[in-house]
Amino acid sequence: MESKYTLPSKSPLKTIGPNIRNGIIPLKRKLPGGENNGNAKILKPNGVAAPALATNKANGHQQHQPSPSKPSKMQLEQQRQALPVTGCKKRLLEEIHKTDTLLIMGETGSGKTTQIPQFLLEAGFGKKGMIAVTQPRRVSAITIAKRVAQEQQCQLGELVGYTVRFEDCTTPKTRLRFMTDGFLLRDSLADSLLRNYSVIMLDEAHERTVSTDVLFGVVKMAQRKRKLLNLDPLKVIVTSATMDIDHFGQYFGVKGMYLEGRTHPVRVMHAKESQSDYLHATLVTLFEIHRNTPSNHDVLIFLTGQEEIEAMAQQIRQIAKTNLSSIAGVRVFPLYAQLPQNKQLECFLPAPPNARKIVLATNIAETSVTIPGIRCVIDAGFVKRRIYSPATGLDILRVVRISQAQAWQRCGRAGRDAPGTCYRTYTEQEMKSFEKMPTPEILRSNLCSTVLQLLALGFDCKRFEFLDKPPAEALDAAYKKLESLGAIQNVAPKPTITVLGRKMNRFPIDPQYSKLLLTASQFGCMEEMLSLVAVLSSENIYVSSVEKREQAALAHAKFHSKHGDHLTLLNVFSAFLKTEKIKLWCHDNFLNTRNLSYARDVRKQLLDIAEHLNLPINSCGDNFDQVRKCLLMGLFDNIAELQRDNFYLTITGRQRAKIHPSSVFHGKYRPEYILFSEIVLTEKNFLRQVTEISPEWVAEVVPNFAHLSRIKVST
Ligand SMILES: Nc1ncnc2c1ncn2[C@@H]1O[C@H](COP(=O)(O)OP(=O)(O)OP(=O)(O)O)[C@@H](O)[C@H]1O
Repeated sequence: MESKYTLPSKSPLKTIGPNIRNGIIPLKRKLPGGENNGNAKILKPNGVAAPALATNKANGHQQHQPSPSKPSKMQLEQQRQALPVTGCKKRLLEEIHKTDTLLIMGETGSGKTTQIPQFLLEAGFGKKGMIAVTQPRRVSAITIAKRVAQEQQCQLGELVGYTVRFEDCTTPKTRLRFMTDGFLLRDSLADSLLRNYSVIMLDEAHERTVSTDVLFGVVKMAQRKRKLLNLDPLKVIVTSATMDIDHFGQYFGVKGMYLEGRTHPVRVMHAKESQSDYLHATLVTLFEIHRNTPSNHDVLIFLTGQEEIEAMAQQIRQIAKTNLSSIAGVRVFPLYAQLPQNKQLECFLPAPPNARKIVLATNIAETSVTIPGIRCVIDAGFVKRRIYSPATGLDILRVVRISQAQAWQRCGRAGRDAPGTCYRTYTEQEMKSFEKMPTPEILRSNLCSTVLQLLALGFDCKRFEFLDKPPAEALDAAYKKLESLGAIQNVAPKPTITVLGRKMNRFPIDPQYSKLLLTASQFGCMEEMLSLVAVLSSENIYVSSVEKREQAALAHAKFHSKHGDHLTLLNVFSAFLKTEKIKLWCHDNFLNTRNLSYARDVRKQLLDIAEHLNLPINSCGDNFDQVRKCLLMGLFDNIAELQRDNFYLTITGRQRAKIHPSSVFHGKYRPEYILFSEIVLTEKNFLRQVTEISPEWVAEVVPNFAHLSRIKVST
């Protein structure tokens, strides 16, 4: 049968932009043995092995298969030595000593994330403060910290640790701390000079998350101030395989460095013809791989979201069950943000012998992570992107084409521990039409948290030194929203943060939810609101079961509140907190133990902050109307009114939507007015987590909003 793939001829670096290598100091790899043989080259993804591979072959690494047991100290050391970055260690450290800011580009898998922090540690940079390494996502911060702790032969949390929101795995001994960019940003609120740190490495800079973009400005400012105050300098290292180095170079006023060399080659295959159904094309490709490659070549497939992933996982498992099928002997692992953390980490374990691991992931696995065993990547070329509309104040979720940079990042997930292949279910011609870089998040996000955090740091967002300035419309919308929450006073000559706003910033959650906590005691429902916000901050607490759908629905129905989803969540969580044998109880009730336990930990932390702020910790008992009224204090923009055609119309933004099928109201009762946690605008618009409210409450609780809104109040 003819393969529908053809080999491309493009180099990833050329696709990023013609000026990509302007002003870059190439760092040639020093091969073991001393002299630089000058052979190191950028891998061309046309199946030709990079010269660097020869070294790996010599070290026996090309043949390396992930061993099911833990790698030995010697194996780890050999792997470290074989990484291209290791050959540049001396030069790199010289540069770091010479300059305060360094931009480093290097191929995916060359060792930037795992090795550079260790070079710094070994060179003594951890003595005058911690070495911080930021990641755009929790899963990468955790898995990389684990790997580096293993390489350093230490317990995770001692010399090497990690901190992500609501989870701190560090001790006073920690010198190398991996963290999410969001955490470092919060940390800067406590100390804008970031004195706990001697070096900050902002990794995966191309991802351009809002937090990383804000951190660029924050670290620049901290560097300047530390210099003025004669404090120890703050070293800043920005790393990526696919960043726009000219743009970054201009912003930081430095030249970039390019680390040459790649560990293992990745062959890239494109679909010969355009595919009308990328899911079908992906499955067919998987079958081809399964038929034609050894079973220990694991496969990573990039899809767009939870539903798509679960549907395909189900499909593959079902096909695999039929003994006659050609796809027997596979283990399927989903990987997406809403999945509980322990489930996310399962795919990082080796597959059982003779079984092929198939990981179905969203873009969460696109950068930074190494999933051991992956030799093949199937890239469907799409991503689900959240886009904020300042005009409506709503987020829209859209499935869109990935950027070229993302395509190369995805490709880089193969060839981490052996040579690999990337199958693109789109044509080479189609790829040329993809945008070069994804639009930075800051240009398409709700900026409320950012504006508030920066104001707390003393910066007005409108004057802040951004790498790319966010749209004025989005900034205005954020200032307006924060003003309506009472977090800021937006008066000339510049906006100021209020006492309430400062308190809101103490909670590591969205301002509208911190407002709920700061006003709950006035409604006498602090205990309840702490629980509710904690559950809302954690991932899905319900377990859905395809085989036992009815049983699960019956179990969940026991907790239903006639008032809606928020109080139902509260019922579940309150029952959980009173339970002793939580595992058994969660199992019987189709609830997720891990996520509920996480919510319990979050609640503790929120309670700590609330006590610190001297907020009265009171309870409303059974008077749940107080909880519903209090919800209005933060979510007053999220009210919708029932229309004659059974759709709802949001009061702010005037969007038509239906109640999400997961709601307790779905298919049953339609209240006239509801308050929702979130509206998701896709092909179908859905309101998620809804609670019935009485229109009279709006005037009582948020009179300013009632005045502006069009809610009909019968008096
Ligand atoms: N958790 C892990 N398990 C096994 N091997 C790993 C792990 N993490 C890293 N490695 C090995 O170390 C190599 C370097 O990984 P590292 O994340 O440092 O590269 P990188 O240059 O930062 O890549 P990227 O730009 O894709 O983030 C990988 O190619 C892989 O061989």
